[in-house]
Amino acid sequence: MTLRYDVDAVVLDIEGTTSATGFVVDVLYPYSRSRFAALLTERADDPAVSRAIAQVRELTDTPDADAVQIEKSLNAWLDEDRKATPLKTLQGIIWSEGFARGDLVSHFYDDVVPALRAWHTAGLRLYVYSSGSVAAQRAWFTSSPEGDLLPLVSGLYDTENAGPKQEPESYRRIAAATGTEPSRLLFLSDRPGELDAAVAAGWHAVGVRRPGEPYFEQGVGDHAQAGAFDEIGITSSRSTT
Ligand SMILES: CSCCC(=O)C(=O)COP(=O)(O)O
Ligand SMILES: [Mg+2]
Repeated sequence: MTLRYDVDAVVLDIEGTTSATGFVVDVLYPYSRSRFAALLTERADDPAVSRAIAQVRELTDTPDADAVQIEKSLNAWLDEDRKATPLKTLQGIIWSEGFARGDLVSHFYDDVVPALRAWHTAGLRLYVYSSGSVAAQRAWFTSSPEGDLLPLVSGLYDTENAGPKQEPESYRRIAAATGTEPSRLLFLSDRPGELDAAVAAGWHAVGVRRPGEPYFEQGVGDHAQAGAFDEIGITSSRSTT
């Protein structure tokens, strides 16, 4: 069955929705884990690194934590897949450099890129809202197996510039930043708490349930659901293209 929406913009979650959690956990996480120590010791004066270090100290209530202790906290968050903002900032720095060097190529499920191209061609604006940092998102879309997909995307949002993904206020912030009425926005995500927050902000939302993903068994509650993007038909009756 195809779900049908008439909206102006689609906002995409990455992990579990456009892309496999397994790829993130098995490829990207080890890549960052093995590089935290060097980043924390050799580049602690970089403004983004030093801000993330301060945020780790605050979140762990350890104002004097040294690089070894900070690294331990980062690795513990990695082990539990906790989407802590400073972890995501530091991963974003490491990954974007890895993508730029050609060490990494991102992953998209087979149904995703054709759908993104079709929606873009139909005049829809596409945005990303992920716990992964904006730097990581940019690299992810730039270095895809199908080449540079970044031109398809009109804006990138993360927990720094929009706020936590399970809070309706974050979705209100994104709607305002994109200049789009909430009722003209469609959010695609694998996590029920994120879908709840988007709907509470007046958005449409579809739960993407892919076999093998962490939330597949649990389901997406009462939200509309799709197993792949080709089950979602989107038009934009207000589009001028
Ligand atoms: C390019 S972001 C890499 C994935 C990641 O680290 C992450 O936290 C994604 O979380 P999401 O909110 O997209 O489920
Ligand atoms: Mg997700």
